[in-house]
Amino acid sequence: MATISPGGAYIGTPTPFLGKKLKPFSLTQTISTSKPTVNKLCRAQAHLIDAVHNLFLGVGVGLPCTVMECGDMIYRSTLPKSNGLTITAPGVALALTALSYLWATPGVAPGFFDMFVLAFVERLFRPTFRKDDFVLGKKLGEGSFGVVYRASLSKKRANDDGEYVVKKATEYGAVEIWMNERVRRACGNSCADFVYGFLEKSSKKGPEYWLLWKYEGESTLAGLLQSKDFPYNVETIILGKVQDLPKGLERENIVIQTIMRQLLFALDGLHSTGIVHRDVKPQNIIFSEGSRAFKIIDLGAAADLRVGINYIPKEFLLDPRYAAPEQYIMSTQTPSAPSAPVAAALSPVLWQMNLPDRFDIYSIGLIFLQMAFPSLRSDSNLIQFNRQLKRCDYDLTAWRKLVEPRAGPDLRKGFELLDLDGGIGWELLTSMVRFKARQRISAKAALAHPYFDRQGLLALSVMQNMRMQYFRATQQDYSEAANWVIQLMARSGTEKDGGFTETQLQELREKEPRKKASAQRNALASALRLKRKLVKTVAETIDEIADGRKTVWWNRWIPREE
Ligand SMILES: Nc1ncnc2c1ncn2[C@@H]1O[C@H](COP(=O)(O)OP(=O)(O)OP(=O)(O)O)[C@@H](O)[C@H]1O
Repeated sequence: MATISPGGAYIGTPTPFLGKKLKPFSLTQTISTSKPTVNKLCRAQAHLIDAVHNLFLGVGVGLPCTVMECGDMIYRSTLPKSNGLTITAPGVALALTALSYLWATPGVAPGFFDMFVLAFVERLFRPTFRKDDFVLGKKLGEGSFGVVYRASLSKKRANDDGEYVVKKATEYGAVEIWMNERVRRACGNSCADFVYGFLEKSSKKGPEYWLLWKYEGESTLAGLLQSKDFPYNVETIILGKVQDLPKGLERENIVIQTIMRQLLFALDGLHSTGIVHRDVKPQNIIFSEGSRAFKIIDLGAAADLRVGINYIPKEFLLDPRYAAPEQYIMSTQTPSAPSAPVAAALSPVLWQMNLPDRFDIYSIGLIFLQMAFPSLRSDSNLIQFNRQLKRCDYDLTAWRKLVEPRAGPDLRKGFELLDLDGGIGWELLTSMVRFKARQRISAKAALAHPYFDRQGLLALSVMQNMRMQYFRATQQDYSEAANWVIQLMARSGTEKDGGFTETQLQELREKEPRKKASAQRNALASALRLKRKLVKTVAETIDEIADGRKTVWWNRWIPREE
């Protein structure tokens, strides 16, 4: 209970808080006591201060003297010694909430540890390289922003077989070095083994970024998919032996399952650390001969949503063959990433609001589709499929109804493969290839899908069946319910009373696919568009670097060759 002393001093006496009697305390505050109404006000104010004080004391948050129960300066020496931290239920709940926020994807706390501890330690111990350490060999690829070579060391080093890949990149190489270093620390097995990156200024063409990876092998998933022998050509390299099964759907299914599991595993690693690749396609998946697994390459278009690097909401980077219909990984209403510490603090909220990882999931779904349907492995057929799917409002079941009655042997084979084990493969596929990002499964949830239980649906245990039911329940379309809630909110929303107005809500609603496709684009036009977008996005990123807005967050980590 709080009282006002004749002199206007406010004295707080202990009040029970959650059944616990708290130690006495006092606060001195000058309050006029001349009028009764003012007295009432003062008492109310005193109650309020009392309650707030007790709340903070209860949850263990406050100034040292209140928390440590040390009383007035005058009487402090007479008080019993503090018995340490008081653990209360609200305190524990608050702490748990704070911890789960800090550890929620993309991980604010692990991010700080990574940036301020791991990155520094790594810099002390990692081997460094210079341009002269390498002899460049065969050209492996050339993209819009760099050339990739196979390379070997000019002088052998201990414990080094000397097989490398070097990418000489333009300005955007800085972003790619940042992403590769982040990945190496957070989920090294997801991507090709990154060794080192530096800025080389002595080149005649101007400054160039050199990126070094271990040479993983010569096969990309794109190359393997083009072989008539797929998936048997992958079977031996991935499983290490030929399966004791006759050639047929069941055997092919096992190989495809293994590839899918590896791809989802790699993607889950990236997403868990807040990186969205944005350019997942068979050309960017390499088979690592050393670890007998598929790994992701080419992080040049990736966005690090933990600190907002390479993330520009109104721009997108995409290969039209594999891109999700939303084109943007974040809502265009989301503001451009603020400074890195602020972006990091807000990242769990933005991640949950936008679920940007589902952009990559759509691309993986299309790769799954290509593995199952031989006829969709060529570029032209994939582009045609994309058009058909768009006409079906991105509903795979509707597409199936459209094409199955007049399907050729290749298409029928795909449906049969996905229908094995009670259609569990088809179910996984349809949970990845969906119009709305929010309804797509995450990489982690996909890995737990019964499709990956070796024996299939029929052999599922009771527990697994329950998990399956749970999975199906969580895959329901709840957008109608969400719309209903939005409607309710709309009714109460006016300019005067607050809440959301109709116009504001309109922006919140997800846009449905347009029924009619716009003018049909051919593959060349799409490729040109992609290139233009890439150039524009990189230009914007470079502008940001030039502005000095983001330089600190990646450029300063990159060693320079003077
Ligand atoms: N670690 C690696 N090990 C073996 N080969 C690699 C490795 N990294 C890249 N490659 C090869 O180099 C090619 C080009 O690599 P990457 O996609 O990263 O470059 P890029 O400049 O972005 O090219 P593009 O724009 O054509 O994708 C790949 O298709 C792959 O064949």
